[in-house]
Amino acid sequence: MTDDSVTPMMAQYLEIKAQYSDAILFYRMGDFYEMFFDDAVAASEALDIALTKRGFHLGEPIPMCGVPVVAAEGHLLSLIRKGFRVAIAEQMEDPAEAKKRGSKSVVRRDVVRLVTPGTLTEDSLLEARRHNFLCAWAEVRDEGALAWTDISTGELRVMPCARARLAPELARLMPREILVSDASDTPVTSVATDLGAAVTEVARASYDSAGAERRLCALWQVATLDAFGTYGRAELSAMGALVDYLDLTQRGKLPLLRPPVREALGGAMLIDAATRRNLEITSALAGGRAGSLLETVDRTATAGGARLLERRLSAPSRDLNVISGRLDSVDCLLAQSGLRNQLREALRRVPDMDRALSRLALDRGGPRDLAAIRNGLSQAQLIASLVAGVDDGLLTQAAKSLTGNEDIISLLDQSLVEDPPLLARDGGFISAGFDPDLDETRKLRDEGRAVIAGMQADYAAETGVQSLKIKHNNVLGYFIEVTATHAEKMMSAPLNEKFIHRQTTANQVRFTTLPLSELETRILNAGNHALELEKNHFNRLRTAILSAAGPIGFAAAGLAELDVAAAFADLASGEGWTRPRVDASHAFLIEGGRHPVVERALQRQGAAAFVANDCALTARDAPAIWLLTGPNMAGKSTFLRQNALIALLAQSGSFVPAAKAHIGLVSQLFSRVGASDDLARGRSTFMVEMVETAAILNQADDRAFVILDEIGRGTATYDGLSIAWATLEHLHDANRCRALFATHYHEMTSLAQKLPGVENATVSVKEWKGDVIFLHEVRRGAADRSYGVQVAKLAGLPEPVIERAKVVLEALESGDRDGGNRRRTLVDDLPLFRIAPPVSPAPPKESALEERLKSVNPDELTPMAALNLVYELKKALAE
Ligand SMILES: Nc1ncnc2c1ncn2[C@@H]1O[C@H](COP(=O)(O)OP(=O)(O)OP(=O)(O)O)[C@@H](O)[C@H]1O
Repeated sequence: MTDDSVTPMMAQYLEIKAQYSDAILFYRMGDFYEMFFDDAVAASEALDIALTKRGFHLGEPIPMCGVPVVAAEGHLLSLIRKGFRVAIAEQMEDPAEAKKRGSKSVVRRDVVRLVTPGTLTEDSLLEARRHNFLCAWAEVRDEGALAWTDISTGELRVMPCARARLAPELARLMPREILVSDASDTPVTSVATDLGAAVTEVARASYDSAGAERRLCALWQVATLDAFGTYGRAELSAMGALVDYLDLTQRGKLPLLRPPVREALGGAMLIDAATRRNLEITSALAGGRAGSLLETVDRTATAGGARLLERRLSAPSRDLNVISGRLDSVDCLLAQSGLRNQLREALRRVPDMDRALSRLALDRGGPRDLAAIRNGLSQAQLIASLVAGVDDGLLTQAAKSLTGNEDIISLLDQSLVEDPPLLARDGGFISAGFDPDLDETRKLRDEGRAVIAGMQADYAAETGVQSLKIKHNNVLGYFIEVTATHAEKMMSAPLNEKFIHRQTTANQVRFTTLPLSELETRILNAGNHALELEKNHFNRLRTAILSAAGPIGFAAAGLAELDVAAAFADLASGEGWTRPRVDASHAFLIEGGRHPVVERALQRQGAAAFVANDCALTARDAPAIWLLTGPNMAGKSTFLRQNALIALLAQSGSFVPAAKAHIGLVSQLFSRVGASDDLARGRSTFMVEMVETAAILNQADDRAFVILDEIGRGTATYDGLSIAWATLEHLHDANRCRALFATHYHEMTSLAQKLPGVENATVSVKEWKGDVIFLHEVRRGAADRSYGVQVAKLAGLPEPVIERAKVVLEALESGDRDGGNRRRTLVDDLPLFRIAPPVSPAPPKESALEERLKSVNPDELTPMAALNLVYELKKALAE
């Protein structure tokens, strides 16, 4: 049957859908969220669920699919991960209400939330140990600003950010979603693709800075924003766009945003996206946390601590006071191992208060979030008393924020049961004794249940049906059930006067009685009333918590601070790390430095111990560059990276994997590896290498620390060498920074004589019976050769290829020595492309004939024996 008319429900669906055309609409129908039309096609494919049809629209069947409400979160996550946005339309009234308006009327529905990658709050949709940032970038008259928030914790930050700085800042924050104005040409698409972030265009009006100021004042209920600092037009515009977007996606229920914190320009070490990727700071090149620096050093005990650690490593400080303050607190907890262990033990029981608070603010919280606040705050009190006597500025300051919430703790202590259920609608979370009314109602409800048990026994005795049961379901409510065998007895006199038949199923017959229905009404009323009372308590407790949101937020921040300090101290103690000296000099002196991630990997594999190495870029207030040559696989890249990571850890406030470290403040960190592919962005290998090198040469100042690994290797030898050569000269003469430069162009080692700030260093190996043995020791001086062929042999290249390579290498090297003549001869001689080159053939094994001949002495042969020998040899030859 086809029907061209639009049903009232479909009309409602289409009306809502028209407002959310860029999202998949989850349309609530009873216990399901249904999707229709293109949404259904896309979602069924993305979620791998059945696509069905329901009714007709304009003569065509309507594609449909659905997910049960109870399982919706998992499906939501899958859709968000696959880049969709989801609008959730709920039923806003009871179907019975709608019926009152007429039999054809449709239940009122409305979108209660637009779920996007940057606006998640559910624990199941978030990674506990990672932030989930939503960013907005604004530009007003050439002045740029970036604002970002994590609505799951309420943090809001803003900073001036020129166009050129946008990509590196986004790489630091790794946001899930970036807002841009639909009227601007913000250059974020390529960096967003790299970071896996969604880019959302919002209307230009959201960015209006005057409107933004009004919105922000209303949000924090202040007359002017002056109390939070003075903000430029672009900063206001970016923050305003964030708030406007939250208003849109949360449908008016704004999350609990804390007042903004301005991040000072220049407060953090500048690290661009390529360097972050390359040093695998917070995620490994293979993707994910495993194998990253963050994973290796993370010993935090709480989710809040883990998120703070990620922020620290993503933005090491450039402020000497901040750095030494953080190192002091690590030192303090390192020295007091007893206190540290107690502290870490106590921290392990701290729940994620930030996220609980945020869910409560958005009215998406449950009784467990109340319990999280209660447990978190009481743990905070205990921790405050633990660190009370500690003599350290940062720790004392953090401890101060942990107390002062006694009222809310005692309220929650009295009102909440120990282990409450997830959902408020399940009830049973308010303690007995807290509210006499509630206790009374519960008693009524529970007694009713006891009366039912008694009633069942009475009816069984009265009817003589021992298996008679009183049961409950949502359709019939309470009913008496007997098996079909007793049906006749129950339905004939005298029992049928009392037992009223309700339903017959395949095997059972169901009845009710007048007293049972009366009791049911009483139980039901009491149960509903108890739930109602509990819900009211929930709302009161929620309001009480939200009005203390400021101090609770401070306590959570204090706990995170203590957690990171204790975690760094634990790491230093467990791994034997030392306190770095960080000062205003230009020194870079590392003794016995190690690469934390490689060292851990070697330990896990049970391989030989990591070889510690020194690095001394000694020149003062002048460029200091080590040109590192050495065989493949010797450990050059590892050495380069370990020094960059030591600087990064030191300025993050951590001890470092070295026997001793003296680091003059590093302002910028750059790391590049020659010729890494970037096919996703459609750039050739060499192009990427050059773009990245250009960024360093144009930006590095004299406080930068640069590591360059085989720059120039992505092109022809002489072009590569020339580029590497000129790059090193530029770093030395123009950038005048500290740098480690690894290369296989041994020709460059002569630069050490020409440039005063350049020194040669090499990673030593031993040669033994034609093979190389890696010692992984870095020492001054230049390498004599690359041992590439030997390494290729270790890698299992076929023997003829290795042999041929040796010949070619020898020819090339001696060719270089006599002005290229040999090289030309080699090219003329060709057989570079012959498959099986007749190269230094192995001496053939002696044949049987040869052996036989060797064994005879002609002088001792008789003529007859000689003749016999000739016959013998002829025969052997024939065989
Ligand atoms: N200091 C060290 N102690 C022990 N093992 C090390 C050390 N440095 C490196 N290694 C080991 O050697 C391997 C190769 O190191 P790395 O990649 O740094 O060499 P490389 O000289 O840069 O090689 P290539 O020139 O081929 O890129 C590492 O994966 C690691 O297992």
